[in-house]
Amino acid sequence: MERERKDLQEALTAVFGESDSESDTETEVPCNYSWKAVKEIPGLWLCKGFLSAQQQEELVSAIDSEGWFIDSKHNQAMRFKDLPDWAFELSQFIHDAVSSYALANDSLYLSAESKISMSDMPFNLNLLQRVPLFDQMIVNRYQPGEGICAHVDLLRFEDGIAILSLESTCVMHFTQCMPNVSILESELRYNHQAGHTFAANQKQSCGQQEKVPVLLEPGDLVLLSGEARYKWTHEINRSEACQTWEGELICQMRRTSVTLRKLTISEEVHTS
Ligand SMILES: O=C(O)CCC(=O)C(=O)O
Ligand SMILES: [Fe+2]
Repeated sequence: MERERKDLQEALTAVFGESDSESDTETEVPCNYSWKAVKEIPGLWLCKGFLSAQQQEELVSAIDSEGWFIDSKHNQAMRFKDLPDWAFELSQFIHDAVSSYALANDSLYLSAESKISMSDMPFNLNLLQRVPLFDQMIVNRYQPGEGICAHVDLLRFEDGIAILSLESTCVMHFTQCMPNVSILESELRYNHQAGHTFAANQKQSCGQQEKVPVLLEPGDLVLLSGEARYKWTHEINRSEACQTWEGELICQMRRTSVTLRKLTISEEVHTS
């Protein structure tokens, strides 16, 4: 068993680097986050308190400084390849947080046959090794009442998606897709104040399925891979009735989210 443990440590170190090197300790920021796997949905991980209140404030000001949302008509910004510095740092921080989790829980990854099993990691080793981890970003800004319809992210993006939630608490619902029906992201935004409703095909394909609610507070990070990314839709329905948690209505504020993804190789060619 010791031998396998050593092999595993070497594999993790090869991917993540030395965790206790001097340079790491010098730059270390104290972290108060905690990782949680959403048990009903394989591949869905939540990192509670991923960003501190101060980090959230700095990130929202960096986003505001981009000037994307000065005109209130604009509620979404997309970037490909050259991400702003703050998004690059965010990617790095995600990578480091998953790596730390893996290193701290390495015994979990030894399966019965002493083979390295990565199913208990927020992202598996293949995802963590890819460079860059993310090269596409969407920032969404939602006013109270605005949300996003049930969808599976487009297949032009690889597995391994991160969503950071800022400014308002909300409930994101996940629904298992029916076999052979795909609901890919398209025209997704809906606005309860403006009376828009769900994407037409949503009811037909997911209406009968039970929804799994996940509470996202400001500073929380969601990671989707495998089944959670391909076989479950996610949505945020900000009609009042859908935004309750433990029987209480959630007070809706303006909400900003940052989604980070990686384009598939064929899409990289098209966008270059
Ligand atoms: O705003 C969110 O939290 C979700 C965004 C999302 O699902 C997407 O951009 O595909
Ligand atoms: Fe999405």
